[in-house]
Amino acid sequence: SLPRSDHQVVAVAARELSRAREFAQKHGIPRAYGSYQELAEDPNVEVAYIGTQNPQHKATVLMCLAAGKAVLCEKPMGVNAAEVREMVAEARSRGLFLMEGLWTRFFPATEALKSVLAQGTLGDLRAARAEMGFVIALPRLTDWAQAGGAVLDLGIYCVQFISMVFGGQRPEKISAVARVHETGVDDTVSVLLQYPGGVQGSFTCSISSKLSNAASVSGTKDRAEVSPTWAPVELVVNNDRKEFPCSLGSKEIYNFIHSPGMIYEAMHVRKCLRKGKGVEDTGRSKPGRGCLAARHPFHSGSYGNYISQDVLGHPSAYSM
Ligand SMILES: NC(=O)C1=CN([C@@H]2O[C@H](COP(=O)(O)OP(=O)(O)OC[C@H]3O[C@@H](n4cnc5c(N)ncnc54)[C@H](OP(=O)(O)O)[C@@H]3O)[C@@H](O)[C@H]2O)C=CC1
Ligand SMILES: O=C1OC[C@@H](O)[C@@H](O)[C@@H]1O
Repeated sequence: SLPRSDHQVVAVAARELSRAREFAQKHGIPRAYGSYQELAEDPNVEVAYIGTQNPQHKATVLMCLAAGKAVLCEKPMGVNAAEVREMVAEARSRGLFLMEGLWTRFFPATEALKSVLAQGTLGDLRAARAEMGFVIALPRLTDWAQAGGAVLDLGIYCVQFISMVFGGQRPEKISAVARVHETGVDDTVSVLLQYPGGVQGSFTCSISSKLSNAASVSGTKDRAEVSPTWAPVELVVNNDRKEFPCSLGSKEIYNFIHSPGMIYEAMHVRKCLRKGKGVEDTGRSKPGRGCLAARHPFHSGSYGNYISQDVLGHPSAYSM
């Protein structure tokens, strides 16, 4: 979907060469590999996009960093804070770019919301609310061994929205309640986040029930809402509704809605690499090739532990 002068998919890898070849043929990709290692070692690959399942993210990210690649890893980048810290440390030590694929951040509707917030249209912010839930029949979601569960797969979109509208502040207190799936993963979770000055964030995520799938922020003057939470194509401020269509003329049939919106994060990665600067992680930017770990409280560990402690009654194997 993007100009070939800017982006080219030059290789694809799978654990089975036949599947990689089939995918490469279908999408006109020049090279197919039967292992991720071979792709990581391909000198024509500048950026590795990692779309394995959650438990394989870390190993594949480290493999590609070791091969000197910039890395865009699907969300959640790690299944807990320790994994994320290890990947960020590795990227920093090698001066390489690393980004978590929270594609939501780069949608035009999100950019429009950010300018509404910057202009102070809503007044002093008081509360943010996000919901993401649907009945999803994806085996990986109810499988503990695949780091399934609502919070890691869907809650991450809610947390990143709340963190974004509150400028990346860390909440002072978190509490959570949950319904636990028979497989032991979190099925439906509601979380309260208390920010300084009595400002509040709350979200509900569910892999077994349909929720509003909208995210909103309210202030002393007005309220703004984007939907759907994870791939926003609509922004409503007061009664003013703006659409940001994302079909982009693509004729592809995708597994997940608004998937053409993946181009926005790809464009962001290219922009960062061309600027050659480390993108703010803790609010500073550094000259030279740095790394971005799309940092938000979710991966700070304390919140994840709170949530998993509250939700599952014990620090789960994959508590964030
Ligand atoms: N940003 C977004 O909108 C979306 C993001 N995601 C994220 O993308 C990632 C992949 O999700 P999805 O594509 O639904 O997952 P799938 O269940 O389709 O698995 C993706 C790939 O993981 C690879 N894989 C590597 N090791 C294993 C293993 N041990 N068991 C099974 N598969 C393995 C397989 O590749 P192969 O066998 O070919 O090597 C498989 O094709 C997840 O992290 C998810 O959170 C998912 C959907 C939407
Ligand atoms: O990130 C994602 O997008 C929406 C849902 O389909 C979810 O399962 C997937 O991981």
